[in-house]
Amino acid sequence: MGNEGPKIDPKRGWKRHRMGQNRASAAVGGDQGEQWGCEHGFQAGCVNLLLTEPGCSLGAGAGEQGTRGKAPREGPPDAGTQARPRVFALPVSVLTRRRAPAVPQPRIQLTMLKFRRYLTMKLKAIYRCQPGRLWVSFSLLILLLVSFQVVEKLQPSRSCPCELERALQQTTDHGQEGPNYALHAPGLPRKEDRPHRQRKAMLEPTSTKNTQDVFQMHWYLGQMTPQESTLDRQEGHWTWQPAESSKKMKGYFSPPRLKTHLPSPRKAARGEIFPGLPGGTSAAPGDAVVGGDSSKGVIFANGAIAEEQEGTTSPQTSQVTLQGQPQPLGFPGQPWDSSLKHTVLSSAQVPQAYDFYRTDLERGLLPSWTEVSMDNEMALRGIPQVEGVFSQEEMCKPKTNIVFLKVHKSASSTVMNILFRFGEMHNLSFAFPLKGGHQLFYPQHFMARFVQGFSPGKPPRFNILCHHMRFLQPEVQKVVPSTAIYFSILRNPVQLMESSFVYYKGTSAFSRARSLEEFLSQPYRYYNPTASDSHYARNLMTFDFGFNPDGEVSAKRVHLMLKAIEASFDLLLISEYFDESMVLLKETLCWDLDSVVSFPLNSRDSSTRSPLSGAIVEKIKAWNKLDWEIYTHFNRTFWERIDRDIGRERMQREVKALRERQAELARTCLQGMGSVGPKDIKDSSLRPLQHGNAKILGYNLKQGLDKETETMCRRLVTPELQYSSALYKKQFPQKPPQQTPQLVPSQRGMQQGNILRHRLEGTQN
Ligand SMILES: Nc1ncnc2c1ncn2[C@@H]1O[C@H](COP(=O)(O)OS(=O)(=O)O)[C@@H](OP(=O)(O)O)[C@H]1O
Repeated sequence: MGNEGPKIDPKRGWKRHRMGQNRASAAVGGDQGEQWGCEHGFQAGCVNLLLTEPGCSLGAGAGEQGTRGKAPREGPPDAGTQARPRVFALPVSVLTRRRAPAVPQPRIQLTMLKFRRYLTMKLKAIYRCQPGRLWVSFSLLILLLVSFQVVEKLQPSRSCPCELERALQQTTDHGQEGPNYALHAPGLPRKEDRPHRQRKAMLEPTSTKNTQDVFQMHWYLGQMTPQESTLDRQEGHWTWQPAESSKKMKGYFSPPRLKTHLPSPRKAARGEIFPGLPGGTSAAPGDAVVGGDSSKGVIFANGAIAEEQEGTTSPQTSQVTLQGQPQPLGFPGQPWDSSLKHTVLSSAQVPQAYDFYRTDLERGLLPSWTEVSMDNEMALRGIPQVEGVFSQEEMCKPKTNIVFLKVHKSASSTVMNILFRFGEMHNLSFAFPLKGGHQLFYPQHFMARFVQGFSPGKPPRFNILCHHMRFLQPEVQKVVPSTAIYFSILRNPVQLMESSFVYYKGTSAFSRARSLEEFLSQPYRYYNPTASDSHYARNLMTFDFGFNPDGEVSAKRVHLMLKAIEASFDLLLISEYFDESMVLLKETLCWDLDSVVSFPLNSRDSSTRSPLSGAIVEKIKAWNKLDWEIYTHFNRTFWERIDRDIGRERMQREVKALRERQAELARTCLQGMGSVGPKDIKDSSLRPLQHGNAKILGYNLKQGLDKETETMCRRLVTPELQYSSALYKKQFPQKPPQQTPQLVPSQRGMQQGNILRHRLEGTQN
C-alpha cells in the first residue's frame, strides 16, 4: 500500500490516489489488495498489463470521475514515469466517500477509513486487470438483470393472469378440507384453441366426483383495452362484489366471446342502436357504450353491454328473489310495469318494429336456408366465420354452430327438441355421445373423446353439442367451431329440486327419504357428498356448469363462479320465462320465430308434483345456495338484456305471436290440444322415458295428417331419447346406436349406472 494515505478532496470528499504509486506497489506485490486481485484469477498478464498497458485502469486514460457521472478528467502529469501518471477516481462512491474531518478523527473512524482504503485497493486491483474489468462488468450486468426482475415482480401486474389466479386460490383457502373441495383454477389452454391466453381445465377425464370444480374462463388479463376498462367500471355494479376483494379483476373475453359487444345484428339493421337516426328507437341503455359513452356500461355473459339501472329487473324477478315462490310458467302477469326504466318505442317506431317482426313470420320458416347452408358449409370446411363485424348483407346470418348446456330439470329437453329440429332440417351435424348413447358420460366432466367421430388434432367439426354433459369448456372447444354460440337454461332451484326429488328418487340421497320435507329436515342423514350420484340432490345447476356443488358459499367464490359462467356463455335463459327465453334465443341465433316454437316436453303429471310450504322453500334455497345465487343473478341479467336488446313492448308482441303460433300448431298436430299421461300415449315411439316416481306426459298426434305435416308434428313431440337415436342413425348410418352405452369403469356397478340405464329405458329405436 502506498505510504501517502488517500488524499481527500475537501469539496467532493473523494480520495485520490496516485496511479503510479499504486501500480508500482502492485507490480512488486507490496499491496495486499492488488495481490489479492492478481491472485484471484487475474494473475495472468496482470503485472504486465499494469506495467505496459496504460489503459489497465479505470477507463482509457483514466481520470477522476465525479460523483454524478461526470466525464473523466485528466489528472496532473507525473514526469519521470513511462506510463503517464494519472489520478485515479474510484467508481464506487460509497466505498470511498467521506467528509473531511473538522476535528481529529476518533479511533473508530480511522479504522473505518483503513477498511475503506483496504477495500478500495482490492477493487482497484481487480479492476485494473482486463479480466477483472470483465468480471465486474459481468457482475453488474447480472445485478441489473436481477433488479429488473425484482422491479417487474413488485409492479402491480396488469398483464398476467396471476391476479385472477390468486383470487381463485384465495377462494379455496378457507374452510375447504381437501384439494377436491378447491376451485380448480385451470391452466392456460392450448394456443391453437384460441388466439389468446386462456385458462384450461386440467381435470382428468376419469374424475367422476362431484366435488371437483372447474372454472372454464375465457379470461385473459392483458393490456388495457376499451373492453377491459368497461369491465373495470362494471365491477362497481356487482352487488356481490366481495367486500374482502379490494383488487378488481380485469379481464375481457377472447374475440369469439366478444361477439355481442356489438349490438345485435337485427337491432343494428333496424337502426335501433343509434339514437337520433331516422327510424331508430331511442337507444337501449347499454348502447351508450357503442355510441361512445361507456361510463355506465356493464358487460354480460356474452360480452354484451348494458347499463345497470335501478328497477330494470322485472317485478317477477324481485318476487323470485324475495319469496322464492314458483313463478307461473309462461308470460308473467305484469311484466311491463310502466314504472320500470326501459326502452320505450315511440309511436312512430312501433309499427316499424312490428313490421319487421311480421315480415319474419310472413316469410314462413326461416327464409334464408341458402345462407344457413353456406354458413354451415363454411363452418364444416373450417373457414372461420367472422362474427362481430357485420356488413349490411351479412347481418343476422342464422347461427348454426351451437353449444347448449343441457342443465337437468330446467326445460332442457324442450330446448333440445328445438335444436334437434333445426339441425335436422338444415343437415347440421351433432356431437353425439359415443355409440349413440344419450349422455356425454355424465356426470364426468365433458371430454372431446366422448363424442362419436371426434378426431384429436383435427379441426372441430360438429355444429351442435346439446346432450347432457358436465361442462368443461376447453374440451368443448375441441368439438365445435370457435364461432359457436354457447347458451344454457336455468330454473328456479326450488322447483328444480322438487322436480329432481321425484325424478331421481332412486338415487342414494333421495331413496331413503320419504319426502322432500324429510330429506331437508336432516339432509346429511341422507346426503353423502362423496356418493357418485349425490349431485342430483344439491346444487344441480352448479354441478352441471362444472363447479363443485359442495363448495363454500362465500361472496368471492360466487362472484368468480358467475364471472366464469359469463365468460363462457353467450346467453342464459330462464325456464320460468320460457317463451321470452325463446324470443331472446332466436334473436341471438338470428333464427326466425317458427324455429323456436315447441310443445313442453318431459313434463310431469300433476299427480307427481308436490306443493311446497314457505318453510320448505326457504330450506331448499339454503340447501342449494350456489344454485340460488346463479339463478337470481342470471334472472336479473335476463331482464336487463331484454330491456337492452329487444325492449319489453316488442318482447310482449313476439311472445304473443309465439304463443299464437304454438296454439295453431297444437290445433294442427295434437289430439285433444294437449299432453296426456304415459298410459294414454297410443304411439309407443312417442312415449317418453318414465323415471323415478315421475309420471312424464306425452302427446298423441292427430290422425290423417298429410305426410309433410305429420313429419313436422312428429318432430315436435318426439321425446329426447327417441329423437336423439333417430338423428344418430342418420348421421352414422354405418354405426347403429348401442342400446346401452359402454359405461366407464368408475360408473360400472354404481348407482349412476342405474340412473343411466333408467334413462335409456324407453328408447324405442
Ligand atoms: N316449455 C316449458 N316451460 C317451462 N317448463 C318446462 C317446459 N318444458 C318442460 N318444462 C319442465 O322442465 C322439466 C324437465 O326438465 P328437463 O327436460 O331439463 O329434464 S331432464 O333433465 O332432461 O330430465 C319439467 O319440470 P317438472 O314437470 O317440474 O318435472 C317440465 O315440466
